[in-house]
Amino acid sequence: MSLRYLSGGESHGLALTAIIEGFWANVEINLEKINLDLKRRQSGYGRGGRMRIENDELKIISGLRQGLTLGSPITIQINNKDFQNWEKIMDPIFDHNLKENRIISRPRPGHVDLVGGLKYQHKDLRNVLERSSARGTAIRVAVGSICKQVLEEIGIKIISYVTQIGKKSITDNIKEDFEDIFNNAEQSEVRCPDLQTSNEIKGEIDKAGSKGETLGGVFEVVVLNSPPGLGSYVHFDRKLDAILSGALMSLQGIKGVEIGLGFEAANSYGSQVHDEIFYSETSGFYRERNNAGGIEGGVSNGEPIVLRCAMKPIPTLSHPLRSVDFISKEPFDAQIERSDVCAVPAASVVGESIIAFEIAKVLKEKFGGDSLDELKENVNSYLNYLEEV
Ligand SMILES: Cc1cc2nc3c(=O)[nH]c(=O)nc-3n(C[C@H](O)[C@H](O)[C@H](O)COP(=O)(O)O)c2cc1C
Ligand SMILES: C=C(O[C@@H]1CC(C(=O)O)=C[C@@H](OP(=O)(O)O)[C@H]1O)C(=O)O
Repeated sequence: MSLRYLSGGESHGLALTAIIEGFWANVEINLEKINLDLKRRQSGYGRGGRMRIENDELKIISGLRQGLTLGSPITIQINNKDFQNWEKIMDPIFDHNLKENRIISRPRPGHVDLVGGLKYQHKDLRNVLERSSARGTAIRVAVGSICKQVLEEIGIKIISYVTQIGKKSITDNIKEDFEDIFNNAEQSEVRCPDLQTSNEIKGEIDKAGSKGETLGGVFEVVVLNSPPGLGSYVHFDRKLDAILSGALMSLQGIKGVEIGLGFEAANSYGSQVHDEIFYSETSGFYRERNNAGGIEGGVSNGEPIVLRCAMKPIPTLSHPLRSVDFISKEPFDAQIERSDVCAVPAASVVGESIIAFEIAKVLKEKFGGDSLDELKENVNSYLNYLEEV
């Protein structure tokens, strides 16, 4: 059986939920680590007023007993604290005919308001905004964080870091710094995205915010110690590069994903791009560089998997762009909503969690197993085979 999950929940509704199915039994789940990831997603400079209301904590409803997974569906929930301010507006059953429940009808360019209203035949664009909101990324982080705990059992680690906010690069050697920090520091030290935000960058975000502007940026996700052989070249929908980049593109605001050298490969000679193959008794087959970003032909090759994401600027502007009223068709400025100015650090934490789920999924496809011990046995026997090749 494959690993899968479904999620539900509106931004200002009662809660976000997910059910994870096909997860291994007997994995010890550390709730504190999950809540730390949820906190990381909420932090990062440039977040708006909503983050001062929420204090995300995971509630586990099924699939665990006394700290261990049972192999049964894992049902999880994160309550929206803000729901108490929206209880009537978001009432699933009754229309309370409130004055403040005015219809949202001025679609924001860059958000899905307009096309969502057309597609689902909604008149009130709140019915689009509620589910399209990146609030839903909180539950994706919880799913990824659970997956990270099984990955760590077999030595796979996933890190993420911001490399650019707007036009400003963060540092040239941030990846090495983060690998180093990740390997040596306590989890809580590495995991605060604010570590990545210098005063110069904070100044850029403040400057944008004070002009009614928003900022995007770039972040990277790296999978360390992935075994070779995840994904496959035999069918298009099993290719690891397609699976991982597609999953990252599903994150709100992501407009480009590169793997390894990415777009730079297009303007270089082949000899500058492809990673030569070496062999030694101690290391087996190895490479001296990793321009491929750990994936060749849709299969992981054992090098770190390096993914880079470009996030567009947040679409809700306090100096709004021109739009058209959905009902009257009159020209108007777009809707102004409470909003983040920059959410790239938060997105990098979500990206890391998205990749954790996808790696756990392809791991299950290759190695199967109903319990953690069975998974470990299967992974070890494959690694032993590789040593003997
Ligand atoms: C963590 C995170 C927080 C976001 N916060 C906001 C926000 O406060 N306001 C907003 O308009 N868009 C926000 N966005 C972006 C929108 O959700 C996104 O741009 C929109 O759904 C359309 O993006 P798409 O074209 O990539 O689907 C956020 C995105 C992420 C990942
Ligand atoms: C709630 C979160 O992000 C939200 C994502 C978002 C959007 O349009 O995507 C809009 C804002 O929501 P609100 O209108 O309630 O302030 C953000 O705060 C979150 O990340 O937990």
